[in-house]
Parts: sequence; structure tokens; C-alpha cells
Amino acid sequence: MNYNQLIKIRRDLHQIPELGFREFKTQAYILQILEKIKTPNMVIEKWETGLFVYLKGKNPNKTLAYRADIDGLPIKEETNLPYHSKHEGCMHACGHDLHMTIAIGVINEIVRHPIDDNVLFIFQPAEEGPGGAKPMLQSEQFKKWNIDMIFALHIAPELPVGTVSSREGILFANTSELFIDFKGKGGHAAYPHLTKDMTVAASMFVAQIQQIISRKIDPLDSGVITIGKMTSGTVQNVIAEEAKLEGTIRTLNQETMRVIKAELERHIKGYELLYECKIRLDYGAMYHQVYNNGNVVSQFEKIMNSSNIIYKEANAAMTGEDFGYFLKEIDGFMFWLGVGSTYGLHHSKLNPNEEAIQIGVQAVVEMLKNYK
Ligand SMILES: CC(=O)N[C@@H](CCC[C@H](N)C(=O)O)C(=O)O
Repeated sequence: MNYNQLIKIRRDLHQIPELGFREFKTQAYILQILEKIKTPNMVIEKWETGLFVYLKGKNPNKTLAYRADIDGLPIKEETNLPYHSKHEGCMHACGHDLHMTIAIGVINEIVRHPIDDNVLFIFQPAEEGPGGAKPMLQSEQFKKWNIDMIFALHIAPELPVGTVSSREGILFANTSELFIDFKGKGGHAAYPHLTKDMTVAASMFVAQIQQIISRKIDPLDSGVITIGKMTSGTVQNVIAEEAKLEGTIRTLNQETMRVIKAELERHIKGYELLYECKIRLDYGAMYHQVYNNGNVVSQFEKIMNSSNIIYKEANAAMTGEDFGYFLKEIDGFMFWLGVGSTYGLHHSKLNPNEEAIQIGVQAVVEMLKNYK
């Protein structure tokens, strides 16, 4: 498999993005690629819509693991690329098509040039939600491999190709999804006094909860509340009986997450009184922070320096990643891979530079070969 074939794989995968735990075509596609490069020392096991791919080493001391996430996002692609998403309303807007391609490239490289240690490749579903890492980690299938070190990468649109970046300690935030349903009383647009208008209640709520960040969180700490989706009502001249908010909370420590949630719950009680309505709150999926092991990161930095890949110290980011669950149990780390795109993660025009695939393969292979 050469570089052009990897580009084709990335473009094929880019066209078939699927949401969490529905990655059926993606799983089938990866399986048929692996069938072509399969060797007797490779074990492939399905896990839900994901895969475990185990490669036995030549002279193993350890078992290392490398994880790639495989799901897409409910975003309508606007790149106009000839290989744009064929799944209307769904897009690989977080780079998981590159993550999978890099993992396939690394498997191919190690099949052709075997290394000493065993390696488990994890093709993980549902990173964007509801979270595949935790159940995968807890599965008997995963436990039997006894992993000594685990790592993963994430594309970074703002970094140039040829660059990787990481840090010791926290890299990605704690997250909690947020689903809030308002139920009031609808009615004629001309008789607001006879209704409990949930468009007004939800709008005020969205604006007001930003003050939890500015007035309840220490300014030297960090927190984010984002409401990414808001729906209410049915038609222009009817007052809305219902409104729904969907969002996410991000913090750099778990105590701040607790404070934000307690404040949100107080706001909900207050809004129920003020707007004479019922409000239902559901936190959905929560992800543990990504906390990198310092020893592993410093080895990675040295290995990158001797591989002519530029290593930069990263800042912590408020992105979330359920890979944090793996790092809670096993030593390891995550790093950013520069893909130089004008548009960022989760943007409908995200267009990563495909030259980064080669750098990603090289970085992962070097780490697997040289990690002590
Ligand atoms: C790297 C990245 O963009 N990850 C996602 C993870 C989403 C977690 C969950 N669905 C949530 O929104 O809380 C991110 O949005 O950071």
C-alpha cells in the first residue's frame, strides 16, 4: 500500500460518514482493506461497529495500543470537494476519516516491517457521542490484551503539516452533554397573556446561563457552556408550548463541572417558578478529561525530534475526547497532528491537507518502534 492508496482510502471513508454506533459501512470498508494485508500474526475482532486489530510482535516485551475513532458528525458538508460526503447531512468534520486512514497506514507499515512489541489497534465508534471508549475499555475483549501503553492523535487544523503537539497533564477538558426540555402553554400569538411562552423562557435561559461562567467560576479557572441547538414552536403565529436546548459543558477540573451543574439546576428551579413551566434536564454523555502521562509525552517529544517531525508544546484545550477514559486506566497520551486547514474542527468546510497522513503514519510508527 503506497501513499496514493492511502489518499484513496481517506477519500472513500470521507464519502461514507456515519453517526455513533451506526458505522456499519465504515466497519465493512476497513475490514475489506485489512483482508488484503492480513498476515498470520494478525487477529481481527469486531466490537459493536468498531474493531480490534492485534498484531503480534517479533520479540515482544510489551503490548502497545493505538486508537482511531471512526464516527462522523450530523453536519451538512459544504466543501464542494469531488469526494464530498454521500451521506446527506453527515460529514467527517472532525477528521476521523484521517484518523482511520493513518491507523490503516500504520498497520500496513508494521505488517511490512514488523516491530518487536505487540500492537493493538482500536477502531472506536461513537467518539462524538454517546461515547464508545468507555464500553470498549470495559469489554472482556479489550481487557484480555493487557495493554502497557496507549496513545491516539487528533487532527489540528490550526497547526501546519509537519508539526505535532502535545503536553504533559491535561490536554482535553471534562465534558458533559446537556439536553433541556421546556414545557409551558401554547396559544394564539395575539394573546400572550393567556400562555406560557417557551420561546421567551428558553431564550432568556440561554443568555442567562452564560453568567454562571462569568460570575460563579474563578476567573483564573476555565469553563464553557455552549448551547449548540435550540428549537421551539411550530409556526409564526402560534406561541410555543415547547422548547428544546442541546449543548455541552466543558471544564478543566471536575469540581468546576460540579459547580456549573449545581448552578444550572438552581437556574432551572428558578425558571420553572418564573415562567410557570416544567423543565426537564438530561446530562447525556459525559467524558473524562484527557490527561497525558509525562514520561510517555517526553519520550514522544524525543522520538519526534529524532524523526525530523516538529514537536510543539500544546496548551490545554476545551475540546473533549472519550479517549480520556483509556488514559484514566492505562499510561499513555494523545497528541495533535497539524493538518493546516483554514476552517476548523466541526466546520462544514473543514478541508485537512492530506499530506498530513504521511506525517501521522510516520509519527505513530516511530513511537511504536522506539517507545521503551
Ligand atoms: C475532539 C472533539 O471535537 N470532540 C468532541 C467530543 C464531544 C463530546 C460530547 N458529545 C459533548 O459535546 O460533550 C467535542 O465536541 O469536543
